[in-house]
Amino acid sequence: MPPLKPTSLQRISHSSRLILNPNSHASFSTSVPRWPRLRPSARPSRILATSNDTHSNVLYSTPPSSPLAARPNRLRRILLPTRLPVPLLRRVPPSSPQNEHIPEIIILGASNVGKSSFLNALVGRPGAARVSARPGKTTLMNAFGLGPLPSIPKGLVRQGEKLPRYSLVLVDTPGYGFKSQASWGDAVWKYIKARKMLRGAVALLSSEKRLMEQDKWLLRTLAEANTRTLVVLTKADKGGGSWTQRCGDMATLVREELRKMSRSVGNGWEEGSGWNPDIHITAAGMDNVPKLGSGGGVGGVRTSILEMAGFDFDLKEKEVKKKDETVTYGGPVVSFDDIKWKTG
Ligand SMILES: Nc1nc2c(ncn2[C@@H]2O[C@H](COP(=O)(O)OP(=O)(O)OP(=O)(O)O)[C@@H](O)[C@H]2O)c(=O)[nH]1
Ligand SMILES: [Mg+2]
Repeated sequence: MPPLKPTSLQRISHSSRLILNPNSHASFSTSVPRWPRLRPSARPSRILATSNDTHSNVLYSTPPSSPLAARPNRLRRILLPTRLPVPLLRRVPPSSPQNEHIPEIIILGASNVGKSSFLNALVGRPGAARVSARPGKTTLMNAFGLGPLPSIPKGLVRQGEKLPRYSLVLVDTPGYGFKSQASWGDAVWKYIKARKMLRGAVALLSSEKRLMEQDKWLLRTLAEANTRTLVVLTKADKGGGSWTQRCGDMATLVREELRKMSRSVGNGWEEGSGWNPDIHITAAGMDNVPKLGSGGGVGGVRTSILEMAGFDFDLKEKEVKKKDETVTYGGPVVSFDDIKWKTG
């Protein structure tokens, strides 16, 4: 990441509006995906996920029925970090505190790919972010604070500084493509470029579609910004045929793309350090996928996200046993309440 200016935290409420600049950043308004607009609600779908196909390095997370995954996460709607060098919001209090401590993870993807559903599954609150079958539902970046009160090493806290009440921030975003607006992309892009505490991006791709040019553009943008990236496929339950085959093929294709991008940007955004070679697969109907049995979860995805955010967690005693009859993910699972700040 380039050196970043400290930026303010600002509340983004549903009444807030991004300032729309029709002539926004050239890279958004021309060959680039438009970013979306939204309309409300449908019942949020569950995102499940799960299992670890060790051969293809495709991960599926653990079932929510796991006692670990079922642990309630603390979730708070929080002040949203979005004041950027160029003002993106109007009608927001200018005096909001800066975020200098809390890691932020941004969730990105095309409109309707399932970003808000994914966030809801991740935090275990179906209604946290609004979901709709109609593309363009989410029109603002919405941030959610998670986890316990952080114990920040003393030396890092300035005198009189207001301490955060959560350990991690997840940011839901409007999508690109159908029903999107270029200016939303502009806002998101500025966030990626400028946000001091951004620790990584989750790029959602729909497994029922081909890898779109716009998706490649997103991945390339993250590569060029040198933002750590975790790719997650959604909608594994849609699209027909064998979902393991279909998703596995797509994961392979995505990995090839990512490798190509690593080579072409040449800025250190490499497999492992820049992008996570594990590609997680999720599906809001995965409990109906026979091979996975009933239920599903996002334990594995959550663990990858927490790693990307830079948290320490000791999960040795929390390993979920791999069951023979399924391909359920057998790695560690962590609740957001387990996150601990690195002390070193
Ligand atoms: N079958 C299936 N449907 C899903 C899955 N994830 C989300 N959906 C559905 O896809 C639609 C869009 O979901 P959202 O979570 O609103 O998608 P989004 O990416 O936030 O959309 P925008 O905010 O419009 O960009 C909703 O009808 C969800 O129920 C999935 O994994 N499988
Ligand atoms: Mg949304």
